[in-house]
Amino acid sequence: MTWWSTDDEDDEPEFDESAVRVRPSRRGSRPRTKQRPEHADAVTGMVIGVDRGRYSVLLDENGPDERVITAARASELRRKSVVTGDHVDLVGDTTGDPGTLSRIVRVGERTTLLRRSADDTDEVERVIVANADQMLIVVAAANPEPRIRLLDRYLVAAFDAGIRPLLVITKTDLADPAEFLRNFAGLDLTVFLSGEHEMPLDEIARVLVGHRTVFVGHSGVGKSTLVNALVPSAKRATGHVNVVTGRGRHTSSSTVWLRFDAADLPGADVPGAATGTGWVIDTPGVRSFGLGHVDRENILRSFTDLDRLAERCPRGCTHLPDAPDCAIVEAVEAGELGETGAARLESLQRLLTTFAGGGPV
Ligand SMILES: Nc1nc2c(ncn2[C@@H]2O[C@H](COP(=O)(O)OP(=O)(O)OP(=O)(O)O)[C@@H](O)[C@H]2O)c(=O)[nH]1
Ligand SMILES: [Zn+2]
Repeated sequence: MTWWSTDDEDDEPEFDESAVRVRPSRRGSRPRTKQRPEHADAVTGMVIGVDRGRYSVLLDENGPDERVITAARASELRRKSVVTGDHVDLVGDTTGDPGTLSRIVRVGERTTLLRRSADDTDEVERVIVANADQMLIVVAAANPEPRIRLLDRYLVAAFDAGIRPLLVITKTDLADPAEFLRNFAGLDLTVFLSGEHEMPLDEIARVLVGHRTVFVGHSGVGKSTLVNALVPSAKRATGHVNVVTGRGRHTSSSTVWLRFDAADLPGADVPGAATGTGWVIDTPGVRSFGLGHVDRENILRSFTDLDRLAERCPRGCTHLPDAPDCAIVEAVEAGELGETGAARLESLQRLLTTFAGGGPV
């Protein structure tokens, strides 16, 4: 089942070998002499765009020779996927001169991996972005109405990916989101309230600096309005190729990397205003967020305090209200987790029941 329209499926499914634990072959690895040279002269960059087998890679970020080059994947990578956000090693012509093509020979280990499946029963995953460390979820206070399950869905995707979620509630001029937000009181979630004439840009800037933040939100919630306010140059770049941001390119990638710079914001010259840069990763092509691939343990792990208690649970405990001798349920009932304990447990149980199917954690 999918939550909203699935009219976006323009991208190819990604089969990612790195997500699969492969047992070493009995016969051992091939002798080193048969392997290709180590490419000691390779340079490292970050993939910021993918378009039909061609990768836009940013080199020397913030350095004197910063440039975006075009690269192809070396055959030795076989079926290992390369996605935006990946740190890659390149050989060949890395000048970025027109007509040149470099070759990606290695993909660096990923710290996080944001994925989705076409729908909740589909275990084939598509990678949205690698190495993002924050997810900024945009939800409107009204028009469209906020939905608990929708926000749950984003939270689960973030927790599963190992990414810190942040929440911006837009259109607070139209409705008061307090009641909606009560459902998430137990979560460790930073919330920003934004209205038509009062966007908290400086506050949001502070959490963006030094991070790679992927923005997600249902159509019409005001995500573009927010992105354009935070990255004013993004607007100007539309319609022509802006090599640093990638915006304006025709690309089949679901993500657009925009460089955020607090200095571009109105009021940047006010003493004490936020300073620094980061990445805003917009997801215009992502309309559905299937969670068929989600690992229940990753959800529990995101609730650090509850996860710790789970060690005392009986084997195969579901941690749901009817679970016998669940250490988490008992601790919350005994008041050991303070006032927010019950709310946190409720959130955890809601996420586990809704998105992680049956079976023990
Ligand atoms: N009242 C009010 N309207 C807003 C606010 N933020 C955005 N809007 C309006 O909401 C509508 C949708 O905003 P967009 O920024 O286009 O929304 P989006 O999330 O990018 O939606 P898509 O472009 O469909 O992905 C526009 O008419 C905006 O002007 C807000 O804080 N208050
Ligand atoms: Zn338990």
